[in-house]
Amino acid sequence: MTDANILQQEIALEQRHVDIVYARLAQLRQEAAKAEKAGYGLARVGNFGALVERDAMVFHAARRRQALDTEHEGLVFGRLDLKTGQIYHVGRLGIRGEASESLVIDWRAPAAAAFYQATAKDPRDVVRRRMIRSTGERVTGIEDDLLDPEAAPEDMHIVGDGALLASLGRATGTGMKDIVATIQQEQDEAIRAPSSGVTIVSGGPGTGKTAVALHRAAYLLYSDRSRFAGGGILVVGPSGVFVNYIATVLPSLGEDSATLHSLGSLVVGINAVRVDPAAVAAVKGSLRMRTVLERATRDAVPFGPTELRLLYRGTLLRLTAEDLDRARERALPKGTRRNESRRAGFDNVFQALWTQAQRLRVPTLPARPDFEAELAERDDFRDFLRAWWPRLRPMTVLEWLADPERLRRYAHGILSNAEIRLLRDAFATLSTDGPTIADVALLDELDALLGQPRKPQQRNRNPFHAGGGVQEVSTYADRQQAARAAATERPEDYRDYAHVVVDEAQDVSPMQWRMLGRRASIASWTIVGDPLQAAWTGDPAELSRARDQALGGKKRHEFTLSTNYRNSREIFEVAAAVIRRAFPGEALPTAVRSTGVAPIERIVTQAELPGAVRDAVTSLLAQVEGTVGVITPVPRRAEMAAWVAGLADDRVQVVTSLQAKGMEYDGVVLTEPEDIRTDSESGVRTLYVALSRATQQLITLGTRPYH
Ligand SMILES: Nc1ncnc2c1ncn2[C@@H]1O[C@H](COP(=O)(O)OP(=O)(O)OP(=O)(O)O)[C@@H](O)[C@H]1O
Repeated sequence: MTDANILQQEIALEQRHVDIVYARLAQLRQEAAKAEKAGYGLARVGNFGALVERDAMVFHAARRRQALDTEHEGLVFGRLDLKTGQIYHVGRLGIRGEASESLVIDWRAPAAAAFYQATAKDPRDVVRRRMIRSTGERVTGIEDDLLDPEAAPEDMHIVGDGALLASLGRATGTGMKDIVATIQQEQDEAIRAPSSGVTIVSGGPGTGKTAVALHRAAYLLYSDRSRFAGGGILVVGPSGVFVNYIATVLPSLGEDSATLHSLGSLVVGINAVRVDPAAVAAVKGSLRMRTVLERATRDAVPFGPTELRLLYRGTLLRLTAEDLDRARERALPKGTRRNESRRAGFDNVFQALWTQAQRLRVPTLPARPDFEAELAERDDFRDFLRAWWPRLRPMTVLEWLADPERLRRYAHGILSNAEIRLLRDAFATLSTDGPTIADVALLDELDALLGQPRKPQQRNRNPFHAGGGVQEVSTYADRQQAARAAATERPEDYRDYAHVVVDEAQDVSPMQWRMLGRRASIASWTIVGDPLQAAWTGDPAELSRARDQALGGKKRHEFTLSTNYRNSREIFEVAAAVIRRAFPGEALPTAVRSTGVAPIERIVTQAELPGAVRDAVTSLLAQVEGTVGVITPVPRRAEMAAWVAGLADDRVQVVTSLQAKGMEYDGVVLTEPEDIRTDSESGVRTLYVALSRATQQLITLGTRPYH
């Protein structure tokens, strides 16, 4: 038999199994729909018990139907032939046949680990590992690894066509794709790392850190569902653009219970997208801001009353500005929170008035409780208290920093004059333009400093909330149901996550680590990042202190990824040269794929730039199948977006060099790279990020060279 014939024969063999799996899936779908209908039928019985039963049935059945209805591209993608003669098929979800036999095992099940971890050196009882490629329900390709030749039976065929490299060369859509079928050994180790403590994954551009972080979230949900779906998994990325890009990965793995946020949207009701210049972000992100903000929360409100005058039973009672300041300060000893100390502040005012009334011998002065009650009923007095000690919102207090005199007072002895000037200019537009991403951590800090008297909340447990230990298809719907049920129980400002995933962690500032830490007091962590891509220009010692504090003493597991799967070798060489020049001796990943297409660098005049950018985008759109990214210096995004307006809007995205973090495009047009490099101390690292976004083609266009 020729090799081609053998391949066709093996494809046909796998197709037969895949057909059985899809037939079983259809059957399960039908059963779920039937169960749902039967549940509705119970409503007619009419008694209370039946109604509860109906609710439970409909709830479970509807969830299960929904899960089974999800399109499963490449549902079965692997097969293991073991030394024992056993055969396992590996897929996106576990499915059992009618006799409870395993048709597919979930990629996260322990038995599937060998699919990713077995090597020729350590075959783990695997004789042959097979990767199965499909389009819809049709098997289109096979790639085998013979791991243990001595154990292979005579009639075992080994076929292959480079499935991993084929999958890497594919066109990129607008959202990130999952990598379940091709997870590599070093990635798998990080994905399956112990669920407790802190898992730290580092590696250069394109090494799969984001992919690993998301697959790890899916793995944790599988391995301990009650803990992680119940408590919740929070995934945090640097920007809204990035969060949109990764949002499809977990649902494609059948998981939709994780909460995704950008650093600008972690505080309820806020979705900040504005970015501060690096020097401003370094001040706003510094731990020194805690003292500045703390002082603000203890200050008198702007335009508040500066004295209190009350005519009481014919006597004028009067508290001066100093009396009022003293009453406020006494109510706020260190560690107390402004919004929670209102009562203490009011008591101090009553006390000062009472002492004065006694001293002035107010005629017919009643006992103290009646004196207080009488005052408390007076509108003018109540208006005074409300104006003097209003309930403060974080945004209100942050806006106080836009007043140069207040800012100078709060920052005195803490920030340098130059830093104060930077903040003054940055906060001047706060009330008109809204907060920047860095401001969100300040708002969260203020929220903690101000405190919020909350009504005790009753946890409303869902009676259908499933427990843990979920396995395979009969419970696939249950795990979605469990996750959704848990998510609906959470209040809007939920903070007790069971696991927090931080992507692009190198860009998290000290104040942002505090914000994350507040949401993770009982959580385990997965932290992925690359120090060589960091935008942070502030104090590195402060940064590691804040990070250590957020992570607490939890045990750390560290992993390093070393292969760049994104860039062609030709593109990564260009990016690597830039970073090597600035940081010689740093370890960089190895790009595995060569396209033979060298990146293009063009220098043009100012006048030619708009036309050149448009031409470059047009040419890339014709050459690559997927997306084209235009990466611009931060201040020039809007201007350059106008240059390419109308060109294939569904395939072209214009982002700043900072928004490009974590992103990936088939073709990239990078504009004015030298402006990006010289923008700040971290400019060269940001340029490294921008140069390493393309999978296939890169064009740099500028009015001056960037070398
Ligand atoms: N094992 C793999 N199989 C197939 N594709 C992979 C694999 N690992 C990574 N990739 C692909 O490589 C690309 C880069 O992955 P990812 O974005 O996770 O890298 P990263 O380390 O987070 O990069 P960066 O630091 O540059 O943001 C993605 O398209 C991802 O799907």
